[in-house]
Amino acid sequence: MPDAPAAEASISVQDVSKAYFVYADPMDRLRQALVPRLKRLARPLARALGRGAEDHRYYTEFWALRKLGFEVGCGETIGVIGRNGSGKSTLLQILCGTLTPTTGNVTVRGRVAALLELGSGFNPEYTGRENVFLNASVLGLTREETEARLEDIIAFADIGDFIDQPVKTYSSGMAVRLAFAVVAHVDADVLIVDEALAVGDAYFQQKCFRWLRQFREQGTVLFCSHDLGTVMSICQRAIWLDRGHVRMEGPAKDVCEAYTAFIQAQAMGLPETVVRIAKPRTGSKAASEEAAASAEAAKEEAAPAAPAEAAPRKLPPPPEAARPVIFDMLDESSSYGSGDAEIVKAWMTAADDSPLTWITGEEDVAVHALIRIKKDMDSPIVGFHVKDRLGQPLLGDNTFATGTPFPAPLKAGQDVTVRFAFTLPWLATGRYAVTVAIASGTLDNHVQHHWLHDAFMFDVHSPHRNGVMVAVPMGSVTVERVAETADQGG
Ligand SMILES: Nc1ncnc2c1ncn2[C@@H]1O[C@H](COP(=O)(O)OP(=O)(O)OP(=O)(O)O)[C@@H](O)[C@H]1O
Repeated sequence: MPDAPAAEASISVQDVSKAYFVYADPMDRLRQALVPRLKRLARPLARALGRGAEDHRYYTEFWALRKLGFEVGCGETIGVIGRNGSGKSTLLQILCGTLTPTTGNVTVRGRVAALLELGSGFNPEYTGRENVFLNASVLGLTREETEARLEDIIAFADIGDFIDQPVKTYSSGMAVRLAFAVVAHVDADVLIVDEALAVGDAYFQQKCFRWLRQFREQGTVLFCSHDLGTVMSICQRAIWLDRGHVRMEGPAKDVCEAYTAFIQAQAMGLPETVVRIAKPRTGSKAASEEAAASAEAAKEEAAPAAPAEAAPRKLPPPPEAARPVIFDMLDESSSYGSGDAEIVKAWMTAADDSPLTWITGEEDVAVHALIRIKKDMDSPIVGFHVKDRLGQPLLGDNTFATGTPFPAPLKAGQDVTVRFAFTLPWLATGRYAVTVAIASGTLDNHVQHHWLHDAFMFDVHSPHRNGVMVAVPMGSVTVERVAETADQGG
């Protein structure tokens, strides 16, 4: 999984800035359109009278993007995240050519298809079928090419008879279905997706994501979303836009974690100085190489086994005493919080607190955290998450949800240990990271004191080759022949 763009960029954004003109009064727009022209006409007269015709602007400039620069390699999937108003849509529209940058250059190689807003590009008065032709021609398809694909497009959209109704009668979900169906059939090289997919129903979303995952194998995708889980799961890299600037660019997981930390700290009213944004993981080359190797191994091992080859379950090799299965990441991990408590250390052991030497899933384990209280505290909550290599939380719990009392009162200077004992599910082979956090308050309303991303990691070597993230013990599996009925035989 490349962290840097490939040699030939599919999208190149150089020093791009965009200013919108903001008019305080609607009449100012008219004044701005007319007055400078009139002044230009009157300039010879003004010169003859020895007067200067000074320019007056009836607008103020609002810079939505400032000196943006990044590249996206061919075949790369990049996420764009950021708060409302950070400039994401402006950037996407510039990439699609529907907006021109005020300064700077943008190059996009190949055929670009975009899913920006709901049904964007559709004429509401035309039927869905007419809009398919309209949209496909804008995306570079001839009428014959569109005709050849029409049935597939209509089948993909799956909106029934609405295809011959005007688009203005569509629900937002229907419009997005049709827009996606067209985009999926125009042989695009670059796909630009704004939040649009969030609109469809769950079934259609699954269909779109299946298609998107396939598209990524040969095309370039720029995916803009507030759904960080999806960004982490489909994007290799991400860009965090903040007030028109690139605030951070890097592996999707690191950028999303830093952004989450920032958003949560803001919600808690913490000054930015308290938020320690994720450090670049340059110091942990060995660990990241190992993680990459482990991820590759996971991919191979997680491939669904063909039913015919359903091999007997093999037990994993015996533990090698010298080989670590738990990796302390404390020096590497990023964190944020008020600082009123500190997670000094977090680790995992077998249920009897002995070291774990080999993990397959289904063993009884304990996650421990040693916490230093730095300020007297009411209602502390300690919790943990086990996350997969894409940063998606798979399991976890906290002391609030489990109703676990703390020794009271909790005073500054005290240390406490928290221990969560549970049975690990059967996880797919790969490396998992554990986040630990201490807050105080309730689940709905709390102050985060220390959120420690990836406090430690552990490797799982699963004996199960069923291609799923979490396996469960099967109660039973049965196969039965069903009696043939008369009309099935011949
Ligand atoms: N036509 C416009 N005229 C003036 N200001 C605009 C215009 N379009 C956008 N803006 C401003 O530019 C900034 C960036 O807007 P943009 O829509 O690109 O942000 P965004 O990150 O896509 O937001 P969201 O997540 O809410 O869609 C915002 O402050 C917005 O108010």
